[in-house]
Order: sequence, then structure tokens, then C-alpha cells
Amino acid sequence: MKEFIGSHFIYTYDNGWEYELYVKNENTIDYRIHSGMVGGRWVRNQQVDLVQLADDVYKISWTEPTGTDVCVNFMPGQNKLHGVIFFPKWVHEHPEITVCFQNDFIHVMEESRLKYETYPKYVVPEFATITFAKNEGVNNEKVIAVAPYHGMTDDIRSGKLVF
Ligand SMILES: C=Cc1ccc(O)c(OC)c1
Repeated sequence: MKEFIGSHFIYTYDNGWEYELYVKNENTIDYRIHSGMVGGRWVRNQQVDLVQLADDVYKISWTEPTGTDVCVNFMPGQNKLHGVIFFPKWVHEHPEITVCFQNDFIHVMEESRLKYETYPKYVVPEFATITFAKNEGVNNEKVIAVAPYHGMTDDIRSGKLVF
């Protein structure tokens, strides 16, 4: 577990969606979504449950202010993971409402989840391939500090962007 905390990953789900996640500490992640249904969304200081299930298997689970629930199982040694995202109906129908720096729009997420419909949920279970992995240390506030931009993940992978 000690070696997993601080991990910074970029990965592409088999449906093409590209995500970036930083394991900031034992109960906190930061992330950016680079493409897919809610590409452009980014979040800091999401509280999560993090456990090690087996050698090279780590599970991160959380529920978001939007009402979206997520569970991701990382197998870093195999450059693979499996994620399941459980979107409320309203996020599937109005994804653009959630595309923002969520920390500045928590009230909008809370208003929207009351205003719009939750059910039936839209469940997205996908494997992904990890395309970048680096330990950036614990509580590094520089890793996820600006909005995603086109080409950012290439800049990180090539070493043009370092934290
Ligand atoms: C809905 C957020 C969400 C879903 C799947 C992920 O792999 C993720 O990592 C940052 C975030």
C-alpha cells in the first residue's frame, strides 16, 4: 500500500475514454478527465475508500456530489485496471453540467441532483490500459492543479510537463 499512495496514472478505457488520477493520500484522490462523455471535468480532494485486495490489486471506491458512484480496481504491475461508473440518469442526459472544475461548483451539482432524475442509472463497466504511471509523492498539490487541455496527456507522457 505504501508504494501505491502517491501514484499518478493516465489510462484509456476500452471505450476510448481517457482519465488521469492521482492517489494523493490514503483517503484522497485528484483527477482530470481528458476525453469521453464528461471530458474536461476535473476534481481535487475527492474523499475515497482505498484498500489493497491482493498483491498488485488496489481498489478505490467513492461517491460524488453529482450522485455518481465509482469503483476502480488497479493492477499497476500489469498496466491494467477495471472501473465501474454508476451515473445518475441526469448526468447521462446533461453531462455538460458536470464538465467544470467541480470544487467551484459543488452547489450546482447538489442543485442538479435534486432537480433532475436519478433512475435508471447508467452503468459503465470497462477495462483500461495504463499509459503513464509515476509516483509523485504524498500530498503533491502540483499534480492536478490546472484544467485539462488538448495534448496534456502527451505532454505528461513525454516529460514536457513534470510535477
Ligand atoms: C466519474 C469519475 C471517474 C470515473 C472513473 C475513473 O477511472 C475516474 O478516475 C479518475 C474517475
